[in-house]
Amino acid sequence: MGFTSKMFVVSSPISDVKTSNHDYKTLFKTARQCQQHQMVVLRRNKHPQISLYASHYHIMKPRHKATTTTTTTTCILKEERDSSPSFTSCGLKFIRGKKLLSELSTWRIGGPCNYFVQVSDRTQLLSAIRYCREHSIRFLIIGKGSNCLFDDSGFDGCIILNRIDFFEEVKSGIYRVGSGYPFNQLGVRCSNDGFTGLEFASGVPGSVGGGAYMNAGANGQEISDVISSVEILQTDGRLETINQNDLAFSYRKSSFQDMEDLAAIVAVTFKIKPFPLAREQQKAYLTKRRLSQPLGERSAGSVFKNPEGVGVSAGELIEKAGLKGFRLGNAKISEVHANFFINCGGSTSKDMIELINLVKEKVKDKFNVELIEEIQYVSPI
Ligand SMILES: NC(=O)C1=CN([C@@H]2O[C@H](COP(=O)(O)OP(=O)(O)OC[C@H]3O[C@@H](n4cnc5c(N)ncnc54)[C@H](OP(=O)(O)O)[C@@H]3O)[C@@H](O)[C@H]2O)C=CC1
Ligand SMILES: C=C(O[C@H]1[C@H](O)[C@@H](CO)O[C@H](OP(=O)(O)OP(=O)(O)OC[C@H]2O[C@@H](n3ccc(=O)[nH]c3=O)[C@H](O)[C@@H]2O)[C@@H]1NC(C)=O)C(=O)O
Repeated sequence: MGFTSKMFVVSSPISDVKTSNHDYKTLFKTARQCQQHQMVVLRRNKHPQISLYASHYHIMKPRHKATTTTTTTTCILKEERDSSPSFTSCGLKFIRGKKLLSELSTWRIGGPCNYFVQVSDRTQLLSAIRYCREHSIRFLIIGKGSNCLFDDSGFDGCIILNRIDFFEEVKSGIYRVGSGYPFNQLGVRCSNDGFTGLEFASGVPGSVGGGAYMNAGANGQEISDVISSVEILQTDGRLETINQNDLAFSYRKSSFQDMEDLAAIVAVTFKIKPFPLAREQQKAYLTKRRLSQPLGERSAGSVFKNPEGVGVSAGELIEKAGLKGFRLGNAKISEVHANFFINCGGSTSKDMIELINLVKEKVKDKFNVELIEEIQYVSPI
C-alpha cells in the first residue's frame, strides 16, 4: 500500500523508551483511531500487539526520529514524505516522495521532494498551483535548476518543473517564448536568425523564466534589455501581461523577486534588433565562456554576485584570498573560475554551504567585502 495526501503517519517512540504497559495500550488505541482516520502505524516495535496491528500495513523505517516524553507515549502525526504512489489529479501526474532534487539541479545536490509534478503548458501550470493551494502544499517553480541549492533532506512541498517550452515568432524580431524554454537555445536561435541582444545566453544552463526572474546577464548584455513584456500567473490563478515599462530591473534583480502574488512567469516576449554579425558574436562569447568557466562540471554558475562599487569581481577576490582549488568535503572551488563551486561527486548541501560560508568569512576578513549569494537556497521546510 501507499499513502495518499490525506494519510498521516503515526511515528511511535515505543522501541526507544521505557514505557509502561499502560503506554502501549494508549498507543494501540491511538493506532486504532488512526486507522479509522486513514492513519498508519509507521514503526515496527517490540510490543506484539502493536506489531500484529502494524503487520496489516507495510511497516517502514521512519524517516524522522521520534521524540518522546518519558512518562507518556507521544505519537507524532506527520504527513508522510515517502513511499506513496504517484497519483493523478486534473490530468497531472504527481510523484510522491521519490523524485530526487539532485536530478533537477545542475549542482546535482538535493534529497527527495514530497511532491513532484512536471507541467508543459499554462493550463497544467494553473492546475498544479491550484492543487497545491487547495491542499495547503508549499510549492516551488523551477526551470533548469541552475541557480538553486537544494537541501540534502529534500523539500517538504511540491516542486513544479516548468517545461512550458514553446517558441513563437510573432513577427520579424519579436519572439514569444515559454518560460521553460532553454535560455541557451534561445541565444543560439536568435543569433542564428541574425538578431542581437541574446548572444550572451548561449552556454547559460538556465530557463527563460529563470533568466527573467534573475535578470540574467553576461558580456555587457542583460535579458532585461530585450524584454518587451512578460506573462505571469498570480497565486490566485489570474494571468497578467506586464509591459517592460512597468518592470524594474537591475544587476541580477527584477521586480519578480519582490512580487508577493507571483506564482510563476509563464512566457516572455522579446523584441530584438537585426545585426548581421550576431552569430559571430554569439560564437565568440561561447568560446570565451568555455575558456574561462568550468562548463563541463557540476556547478551553479557564479555562486556570488559581483560586489557593487568595489571594482573587483567576486571570482578575483576569492582567488586573491588564496582559495582557488580549495576543497571542503566533496565541494571545491574551481581551478578555472573561483566563483564557480564544483560538486566533485557526492557533495552534500552541507559541504557546499560550509564552503560558501568559509569563502564569505575569508573574503570579509581579508578585503572587508561582504559577498552576497547569487544562488538561491531552497530550504527544506
Ligand atoms: N550567466 C551564467 O553563466 C549563468 C547564469 N545562470 C542564471 O541563473 C538563472 C537560473 O535559471 P534556471 O536554472 O531556469 O532557474 P532555477 O530553476 O535554478 O530557479 C531559480 C529560481 O528562479 C525562479 N524561477 C525559475 N523559473 C521561474 C518561473 N518560470 N517563474 C518564476 N520564477 C522562476 C525561482 O525562484 P523562487 O524560488 O524565488 O520562486 C527559482 O527558485 C538564470 O537567470 C540563468 O541565466 C545560471 C547559471 C550560469
Ligand atoms: C556565470 C555567471 O555570469 C557571469 C558571466 O558569465 C560572466 C561573463 O560576462 O561575467 C560575470 O562573471 P565574472 O564577473 O566573474 O566575469 P569574468 O570575465 O569571468 O571575470 C571578471 C574578472 O575577474 C577575474 N577573475 C575571474 C575568475 C577568477 O577565478 N579569478 C579572476 O581573477 C578575471 O580575470 C576578470 O578580470 C558573470 N557573473 C556575475 C556574478 O556577474 C552567472 O551569473 O552565473
